[in-house]
Amino acid sequence: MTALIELRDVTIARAGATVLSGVDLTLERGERLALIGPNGAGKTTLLRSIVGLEPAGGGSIRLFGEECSTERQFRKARPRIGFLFQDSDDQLFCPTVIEDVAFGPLNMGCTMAEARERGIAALEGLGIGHLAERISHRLSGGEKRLVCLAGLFAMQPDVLMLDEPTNGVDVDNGLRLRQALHDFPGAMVLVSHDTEFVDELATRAMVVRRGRLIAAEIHEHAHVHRHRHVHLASD
Ligand SMILES: Nc1ncnc2c1ncn2[C@@H]1O[C@H](COP(=O)(O)OP(=O)(O)OP(=O)(O)O)[C@@H](O)[C@H]1O
Repeated sequence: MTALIELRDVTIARAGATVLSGVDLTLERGERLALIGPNGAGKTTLLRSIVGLEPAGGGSIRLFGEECSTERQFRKARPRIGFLFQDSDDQLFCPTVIEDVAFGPLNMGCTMAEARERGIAALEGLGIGHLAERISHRLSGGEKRLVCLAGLFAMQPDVLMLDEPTNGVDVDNGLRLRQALHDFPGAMVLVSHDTEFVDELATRAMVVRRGRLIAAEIHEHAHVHRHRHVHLASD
């Protein structure tokens, strides 16, 4: 079956410096791939390159089976990929929450009524329906995070790419966020320093370290209670 995302021998530079090289990455249907690694390792940069926001210096990027190297090719694939930016303020740009979450569906050709309906359903699914008429830029950090995520759900993408989704989210909202991600039927690439969250959600993990992307293993241990850990292959 065709992979949703396939990178082969990709090199990525930022401000003239090579951040990552020799990147091979495949995301198949149903996978929830975690990218972990220290600050500044290049996780965000890699996500941005996958959707063409940061140009790859070499190698091949295929999205949904199509080779992507030009902006036109990436633009065709982007509506199928919901990208949660690390900074919510980069994502919210409409005056009100409902306008923000309806923007994606509207842009994809839904009528205003359909777009609002999808937006409301996404907000309610995350337990934040009450925020619909609020002014986006006056929300708290955690509320903004959830509104951004609702905007992605409203687009019903095939793939979610989430950069630190739990950042600033409190326990109760975090539980709803986790449940919503568990229930999401598509695939996802997940960047997070929240190890508990990664252990719970990811089906596979890779580590970005010293300019390379390497496979990690997720082990399941049976102690007094059952839980899973991400380990580097070399651990
Ligand atoms: N806009 C930019 N211009 C130039 N260099 C940048 C820019 N953004 C990030 N970088 C550099 O690219 C490298 C990778 O940064 P990136 O944000 O991808 O790391 P990260 O693994 O996501 O880190 P974190 O865990 O802190 O979010 C870092 O050295 C960073 O300083």
